[in-house]
Amino acid sequence: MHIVLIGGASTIGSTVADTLATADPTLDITLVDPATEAAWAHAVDITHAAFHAAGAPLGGERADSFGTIQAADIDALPALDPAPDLVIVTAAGPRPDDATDRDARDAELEANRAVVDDVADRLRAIESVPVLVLTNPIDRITHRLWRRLGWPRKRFLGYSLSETARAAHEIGRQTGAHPCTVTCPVMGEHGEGIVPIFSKLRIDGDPATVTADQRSAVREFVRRVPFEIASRRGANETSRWVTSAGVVRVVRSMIDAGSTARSSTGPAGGSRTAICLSTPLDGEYGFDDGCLSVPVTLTATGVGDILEWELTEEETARLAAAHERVTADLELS
Ligand SMILES: NC(=O)C1=CN([C@@H]2O[C@H](COP(=O)(O)OP(=O)(O)OC[C@H]3O[C@@H](n4cnc5c(N)ncnc54)[C@H](O)[C@@H]3O)[C@@H](O)[C@H]2O)C=CC1
Ligand SMILES: O=C([O-])CC(=O)C(=O)O
Repeated sequence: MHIVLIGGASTIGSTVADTLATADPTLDITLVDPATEAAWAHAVDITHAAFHAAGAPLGGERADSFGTIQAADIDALPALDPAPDLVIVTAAGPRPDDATDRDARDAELEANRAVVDDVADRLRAIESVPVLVLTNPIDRITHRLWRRLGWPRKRFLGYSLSETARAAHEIGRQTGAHPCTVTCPVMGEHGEGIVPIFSKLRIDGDPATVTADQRSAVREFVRRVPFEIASRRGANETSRWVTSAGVVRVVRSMIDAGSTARSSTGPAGGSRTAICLSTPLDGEYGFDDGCLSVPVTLTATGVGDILEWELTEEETARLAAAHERVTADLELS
């Protein structure tokens, strides 16, 4: 699989590239960024990291399957060989001064509209591929990129999976369960309008309930913690570890779905395990426009199915409020 990171010299882009290369040394990874010197430096550094991650030196037979990590000029996109199988967008404008405030993602919108329009102009030069958007605010930026490019909507995914780990952390703290045993999917906006789906809460595989106060505390924690991390570590250091680990999970699901579809015994529709990512909606959950995180199955080419879970009245109302937030002035975003 060849993954191209647009904005690959960014803090988050370079971290994602390193985590991907370490997790799967067979990947080809290309960093594209106007900061060409930094992109080159990250590519060479990650190439050396991949040597250790692979346990090199290796026998020639295994080494032949290894991918390459390189930097490329944005003008070289159409000529990349092999052609990209997945584009990850981490390009962003300079961070606003209040980048550690809770509305920091919204504050990025104005600058990142222009950035994403430029990215769309560049991507038009290649065939349509799945696009995973990390640039904030992801719901609006994914929507804008989709509209600008006009590729099939199921190619577009906005990354919001960190919320699931954050919700599990706080539920674990409240209940005494280990966070790794907690399943609580998070739909809605990647921001204030998150909608943890407590009706699907499972601890160690069993249905579990938490009180209204606990639910409220979980929502607050998930909203607050990324900004607490940024304020303690510095505005240029957002949650890059959880993000890169979550991106690896998304990429693995796409690769697994691709290989299942190719095998003669597996289902053709890709992986049936749903994860919540932001994608353009066309009637799902009653919404005809905008992007929101909803449960999706993945295939090698993007979204397979958008699942329509039965939600409680409260979850439905919160999802409607999230939709209202991400579609306000949609023509401007
Ligand atoms: N969805 C998520 O969970 C997360 C999202 N983010 C978002 O990712 C974005 C990047 O964050 P950082 O890595 O901290 O930013 P950064 O400031 O380190 O890097 C931004 C990069 O974008 C590049 N860039 C600017 N204009 C470009 C263009 N037109 N085409 C290609 N590249 C361009 C810059 O040269 C720079 O390398 C932000 O919007 C941030 O909020 C960050 C962490 C998690
Ligand atoms: O808000 C940020 O800059 C980073 C982000 O989206 C996250 O970690 O969820």
